[in-house]
Amino acid sequence: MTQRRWFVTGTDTGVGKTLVSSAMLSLLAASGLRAVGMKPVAAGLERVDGAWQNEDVEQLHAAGNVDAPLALRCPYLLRAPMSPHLAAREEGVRIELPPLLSAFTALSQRADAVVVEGVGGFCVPFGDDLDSADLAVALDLPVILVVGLRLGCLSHALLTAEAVRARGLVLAGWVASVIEPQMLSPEANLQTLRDRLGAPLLGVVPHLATPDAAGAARHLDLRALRATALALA
Ligand SMILES: Nc1ncnc2c1ncn2[C@@H]1O[C@H](COP(=O)(O)OP(=O)(O)OP(=O)(O)O)[C@@H](O)[C@H]1O
Ligand SMILES: C[C@H](N)[C@H](N)CCCCCC(=O)O
Ligand SMILES: [Mg+2]
Repeated sequence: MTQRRWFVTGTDTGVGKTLVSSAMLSLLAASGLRAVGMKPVAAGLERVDGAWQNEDVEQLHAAGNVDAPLALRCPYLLRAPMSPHLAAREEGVRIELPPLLSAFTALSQRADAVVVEGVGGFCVPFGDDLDSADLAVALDLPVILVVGLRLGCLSHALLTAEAVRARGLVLAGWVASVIEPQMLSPEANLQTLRDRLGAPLLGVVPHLATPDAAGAARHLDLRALRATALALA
């Protein structure tokens, strides 16, 4: 069976991981697959209609088509919008791998495709001896890198690719999201990344006036992911 499971990381926080993960989910769902998003660790709760919610968790849920319990889609839902190790410490919570892995396994059993959105950049700390990269390794998933196009993203993108590969993971593809439309020479920056990242470019999401999953999905082509999905099958 084809393994359609990916770990989506980014060059930083706020670069478009949720937008791209949601776009992927909407494409996967539109192709007839049962697609579900997972946000293993979310930091930042807001009160919406009297209930506490995390925006990423809600967006991923809306973009997929599997109605799994929240505890599987987001095993660690933390209040403060800060690094997870600090938000967890504030609440006396210890983030551990076993609950994350069992939630992923349970979600996988309910879906044909699982898109796991990381937190912030690739090496965000979860606790004294655990970080987001450890989770990607433990899940053993091909990684998709979202590059938020702005000055500074080249080094962040190349360092992330190096860190992914240093851990023995496959960089299955990357997506550029135009988060700063005033950036100088965007095309030359994109070409630099094309030349150096050594992984397929799955799409360039332009700066969208109303960023949403469907709008971003129009700029993605997931066909290049089939190679890794089949290789890992
Ligand atoms: N191409 C784009 N056009 C317009 N807005 C964008 C684009 N990409 C991202 N954004 C906006 O930038 C903000 C951050 O994007 P997003 O929430 O997807 O980032 P993230 O990497 O998931 O952040 P976090 O680390 O908090 O999970 C959002 O308001 C999103 O709508
Ligand atoms: C709150 C924010 N939106 C993310 N959920 C958490 C980002 C953590 C970044 C930590 C860091 O690298 O400094
Ligand atoms: Mg996000």
